[in-house]
Amino acid sequence: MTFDRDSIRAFHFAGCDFDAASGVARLRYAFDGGPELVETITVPGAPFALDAARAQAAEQALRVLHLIAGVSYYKAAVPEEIRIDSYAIDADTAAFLESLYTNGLGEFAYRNGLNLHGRIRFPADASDAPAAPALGLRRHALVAIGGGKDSLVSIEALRAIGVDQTVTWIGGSQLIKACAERTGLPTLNIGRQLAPELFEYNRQGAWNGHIPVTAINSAIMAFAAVLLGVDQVVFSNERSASYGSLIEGTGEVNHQWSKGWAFERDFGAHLQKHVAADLHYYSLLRPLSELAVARQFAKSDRYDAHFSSCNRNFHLLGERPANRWCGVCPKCHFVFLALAPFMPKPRLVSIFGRNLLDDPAQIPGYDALLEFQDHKPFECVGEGKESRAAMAALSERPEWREDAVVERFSREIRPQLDASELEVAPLLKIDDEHRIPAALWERLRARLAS
Ligand SMILES: CC(=O)N[C@H]1[C@@H](OP(=O)(O)OP(=O)(O)OC[C@H]2O[C@@H](n3ccc(=O)[nH]c3=O)[C@H](O)[C@@H]2O)O[C@H](CO)[C@@H](O)[C@@H]1O[C@H](C)C(=O)N[C@@H](C)C(=O)N[C@@H](CCC(=O)O)C(=O)O
Ligand SMILES: Nc1ncnc2c1ncn2[C@@H]1O[C@H](COP(=O)(O)OP(=O)(O)OP(=O)(O)O)[C@@H](O)[C@H]1O
Repeated sequence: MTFDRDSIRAFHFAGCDFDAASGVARLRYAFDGGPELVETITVPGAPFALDAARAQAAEQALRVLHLIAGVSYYKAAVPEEIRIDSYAIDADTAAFLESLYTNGLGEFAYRNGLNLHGRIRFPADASDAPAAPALGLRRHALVAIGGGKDSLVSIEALRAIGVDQTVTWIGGSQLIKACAERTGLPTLNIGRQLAPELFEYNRQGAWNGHIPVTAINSAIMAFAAVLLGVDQVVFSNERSASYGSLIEGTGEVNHQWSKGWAFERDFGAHLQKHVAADLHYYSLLRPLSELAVARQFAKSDRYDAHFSSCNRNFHLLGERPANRWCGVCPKCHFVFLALAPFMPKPRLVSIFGRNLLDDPAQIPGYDALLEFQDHKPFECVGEGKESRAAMAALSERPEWREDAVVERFSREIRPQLDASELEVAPLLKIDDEHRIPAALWERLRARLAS
């Protein structure tokens, strides 16, 4: 079938089903009357024996996943109409999805010159759903691991306060597997196969661009939590993720919107209302800035030879960097800079295999992070004020201040900045806006503040 994005009128949520005997969920979508696009999710641990209440909650969680994962396919044509063929949703669910699709596709829309505001409408044909009951879920955390520093900080914090956890990841990344194994904790690897037709549609000119992948991973893990009967889904999205890039003439566009607080708050509440009252979705790092997370990570060298925050490791198709850090992307730039104030220099250079701050070719990349004559890159990097404070701290350290990027910062950029805004300490403050269960928070707070 040829794919002509401009002639497509409607996107269909065709249906979803789950086979408890094999652990395979199928999420089905279609454009107009075209062939079905089927994404599959495979949860290990089958067969699943679910009582009536848990089976009902699993069906609800599956629908939430179906509705959220549809964003990968919807974006290919962005048609005017959205149809849900095999079940109905209420107004509350429709509003949640409209916000997720509009904001989560913000970077996609900006880069493609599309205006999605007011365009994405989910049909709300059901009356308000009654509140979901508590299922008596067992106290246990499924903790998402992404191979980078953030989730490893969460895993070690939960370990330190004695919370039972299963380190969980989606997809076939060998790098994530190695980090998960390095934790020495129980692991769970959930399979995910996108509908193969999507890649063919991309070749034929489908709209393409960034999607809110953390929302999809969150929904997959919430579904798995219900199947496994556990009460916590833990992510590691820091406070800084709530702030996007400020684009002149456009306003704020947040690459990592689904890592931000607005998504966490709305998704967590949605699960408790529509799936199970005792299912807790939270980000353990929400009270922390990127610099505070980096400071925590630097305390142990357990993962130095295994982790990477460089997204080039995680392509479904194509090449990966040879030594885990490409060294030229915004995430490599930022993570090197964020760790530098908290780690001995030889350790950091050995992790990356080079000193990114002593390479003049990296100056434009660092200018973007500093929001100097450029906007913050579309990547999961800290706020401009964090990069400026980290660079200012390094400019005062004998071991760093003569390195090319740092020296140029001291000479050209620092004199234009307000010195009172270059302190690292205020950026390490712990916030109170989070969804961490109260029973854990006091112990966690003490650990994260130390
Ligand atoms: C690895 C990566 O950064 N990929 C982004 C890249 O995609 P690319 O085409 O270069 O390669 P693939 O990832 O192999 O994807 C192939 C196509 O499939 C589409 N797709 C993929 C996953 C999915 O869930 N739905 C999909 O539709 C994708 O659009 C490709 O056409 O560029 C894309 C366009 O900008 C990005 O969308 C790809 O990002 C991935 C979805 C991804 O997993 N990225 C994470 C590494 C990532 O960015 N994580 C952020 C969290 C941001 C958030 O939650 O919004 C972070 O922590 O940095
Ligand atoms: N493949 C995956 N499966 C499950 N969770 C994932 C996956 N990739 C990322 N995540 C989770 O999504 C959230 C955002 O990812 P992010 O890349 O910011 O975290 P990270 O990999 O732990 O750290 P870093 O910011 O250093 O890359 C984290 O909670 C991470 O654990």
